[in-house]
Amino acid sequence: MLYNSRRYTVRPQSNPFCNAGVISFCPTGEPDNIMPEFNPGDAIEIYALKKPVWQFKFGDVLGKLNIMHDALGFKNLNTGMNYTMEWYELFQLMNCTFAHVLKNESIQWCNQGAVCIYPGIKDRLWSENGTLAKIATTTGSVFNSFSDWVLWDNRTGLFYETWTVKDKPDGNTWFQPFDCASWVIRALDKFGRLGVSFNQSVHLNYTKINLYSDQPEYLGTSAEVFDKSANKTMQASASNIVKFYSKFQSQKKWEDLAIEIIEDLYEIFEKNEPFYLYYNDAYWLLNLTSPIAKLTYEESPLPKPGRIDTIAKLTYEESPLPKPGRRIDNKLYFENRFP
Ligand SMILES: CCCCCCCCCCCCCC(=O)OC[C@@H](O)COP(=O)(O)OC[C@@H](O)CO
Repeated sequence: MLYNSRRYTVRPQSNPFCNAGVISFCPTGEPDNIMPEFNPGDAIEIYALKKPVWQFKFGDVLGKLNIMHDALGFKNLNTGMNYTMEWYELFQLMNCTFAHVLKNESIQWCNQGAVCIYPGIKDRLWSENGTLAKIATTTGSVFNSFSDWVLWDNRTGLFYETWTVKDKPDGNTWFQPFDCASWVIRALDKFGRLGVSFNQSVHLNYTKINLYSDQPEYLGTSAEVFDKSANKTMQASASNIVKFYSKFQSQKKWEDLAIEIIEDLYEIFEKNEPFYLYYNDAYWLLNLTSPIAKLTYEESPLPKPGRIDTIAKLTYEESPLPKPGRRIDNKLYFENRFP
């Protein structure tokens, strides 16, 4: 059984407890990201952008491990306007990967992700340690249809999922990630369905952090698991989940924490303890199997021509959007933060 990140109808307000710490989300996007609308006849170049995760802090260190962040760039050849679009965590990667265990032994997740759009493409930022590659040219009309999809995707795909979970290397996937890379892959798939032809000589690889597990055991939704009046079995699961995430609460610097995380993951495996995965607001028990975890950096080919969307083919995911105007409003993410 393959599990994908669920679609929602309303983005919940982020809890004021949650804090990006390092840098705030989408710092260079305007408070209300303006989703550009191009003239239908404009020529638009599409660029694949990659750079090491946390390059701003560690330069190319994570790039050497192929831990890469992905985005898309757009150049309007008629107006000269350029834009960058990237999807990532509202409160950084660790907050999306491990829950906070609060003083009252409750669990707090800060795991929303969202799209950030801002004018300009910082060529050097992407090209110095990563990729800035033109992959297609399209029209303003196709771009405008794509940006409708971006608005829909941003309203429904809300939670960042760090882990890919498989039964074995190159085996079946239990849980798909929902991260910067999967946003780019979804976005390029959408462009393909809108009829965009890609330069197939460009080969793009994407980072995944894989866990390997036997058949996952479903424990219940977070509400069911942490229901104070739940049965003894459920209460035991809640207690085990709190104990599990307590291992990952260190406030150490990232470089020390990463080592601690890897040590903790190996300890979990050596003691044959379960890994408690949080996915689609539910908990799953994973019995990790060798090789436990593995970083992969594999190609996802650019869409091939021919898979064009027609009304008949639209899936539930692509139901026609309401026309709420063309603004992505960051305030939606941080209701409590902006007046
Ligand atoms: C964390 C637990 C296990 C450690 C293993 C680490 C591997 C993680 C692999 C996931 C790849 C993450 C790709 C992604 O979604 O990146 C998004 C974001 O983290 C990138 O942040 P950034 O600060 O480098 O870039 C954002 C910047 O471009 C904003 O303008």
